[in-house]
Amino acid sequence: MCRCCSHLVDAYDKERFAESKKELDALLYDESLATVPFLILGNKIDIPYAASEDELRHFMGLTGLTMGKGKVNLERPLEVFMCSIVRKMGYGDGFK
Ligand SMILES: Nc1nc2c(ncn2[C@@H]2O[C@H](COP(=O)(O)OP(=O)(O)OP(=O)(O)O)[C@@H](O)[C@H]2O)c(=O)[nH]1
Repeated sequence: MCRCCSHLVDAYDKERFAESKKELDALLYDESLATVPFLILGNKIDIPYAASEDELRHFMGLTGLTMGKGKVNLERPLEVFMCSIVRKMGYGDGFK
């Protein structure tokens, strides 16, 4: 069975980044998930002023932790993908 953890962040709601980071950190530090691939989705990029991918990485404390799309760190596979669920775009590549 394929296991993966996904964490959806509202990229438009910057005031709640800290809360979202706290939730993500709890999962990232959970030993039982230590080798589980993590997909972090930055949602609502159809809204102007939504955070960019770099901003999201920064605020989530992920700068330097992700490998770059297409490269997989087998010890801790983790990547950020920006998406818009209402526009049905972006998340498919992440799950792939
Ligand atoms: N513009 C836009 N709106 C979205 C998108 N995805 C979801 N929404 C809208 O966001 C609203 C609800 O989303 P949230 O408030 O983020 O979800 P929630 O799970 O209720 O919120 P929290 O658990 O409090 O974070 C609904 O009105 C959705 O239509 C998107 O990609 N773009």
